[in-house]
Amino acid sequence: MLSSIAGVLRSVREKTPLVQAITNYVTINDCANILLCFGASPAMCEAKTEVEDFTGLISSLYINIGTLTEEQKEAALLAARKASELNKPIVLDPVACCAIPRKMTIIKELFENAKISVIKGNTGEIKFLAGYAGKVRGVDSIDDGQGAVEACVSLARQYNTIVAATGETDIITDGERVCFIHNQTPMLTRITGAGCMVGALTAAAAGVTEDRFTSSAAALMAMSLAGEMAANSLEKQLPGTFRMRLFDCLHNLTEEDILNGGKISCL
Ligand SMILES: Nc1ncnc2c1ncn2[C@@H]1O[C@H](COP(=O)(O)OP(=O)(O)O)[C@@H](O)[C@H]1O
Ligand SMILES: Cc1ncsc1CCOP(=O)(O)O
Ligand SMILES: [Mg+2]
Repeated sequence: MLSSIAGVLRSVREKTPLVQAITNYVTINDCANILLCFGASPAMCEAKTEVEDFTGLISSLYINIGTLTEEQKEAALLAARKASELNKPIVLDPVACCAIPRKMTIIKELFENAKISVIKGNTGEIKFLAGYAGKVRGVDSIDDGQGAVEACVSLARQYNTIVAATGETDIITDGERVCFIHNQTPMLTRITGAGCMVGALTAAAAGVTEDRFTSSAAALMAMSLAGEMAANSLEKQLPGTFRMRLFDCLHNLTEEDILNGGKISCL
């Protein structure tokens, strides 16, 4: 599995996937920069009158509903329908779905109108979507992870999609296979946008291969491993410096780093 994950990193850098992101305004710039560091090309194209034309050009679509306005919602639906027609992968980040009821309405509309290739959320969000009692504080998960594997598998089967749940250990499943990424640093929880950035990377990786189980594992591992390397490089564990180092470490991440430092287990 590690060599396949390293292969995804290589493909991203060889193919430079064009990722269209309709994402929240809190972390939009971080998402653009992390995509560049991964080797992808970001485009935050979200105007209602532009999205359909642009979606024709992309490798993948990232929809993050963190601060979605009504106008952005319409744009997201147009882009998602177009991407589905063209068989381009869509990654959905269901930010705050358990804290704000309107988010569930949007998610249902997206599923009714488009084929979602990957749902990537924090463990609290994913458990909630699967009908389990996920524990969250606003956009953050405070879930203990109990029952998370069952929740991920059940959600993946329900929507015939890949599910990626982030937390201290990340879980990825296609409803049959399950793998766990064990690379981690608590510093990833001290900055906002770590989850949004992982979602953007998941879209980039989905744009270079049909194997969206492996591509999602690659995206989550790239983030967690770059996070580990960034934290290890710090004299003091300070979030501002960590954030900068995270970008640098992802930019410098090599296939060898994945082969030597990647920690993954599979059921
Ligand atoms: N308790 C934790 N310890 C270490 N790493 C974590 C922890 N929780 C999340 N992460 C990592 O932080 C990143 C963002 O995940 P998470 O915080 O769950 O998402 P979100 O920002 O959407 O709430 C992921 O790469 C995940 O592996
Ligand atoms: C703070 C905040 N509020 C609305 S979206 C957002 C960013 C959430 O980012 P992440 O899910 O990566 O923690
Ligand atoms: Mg999130």
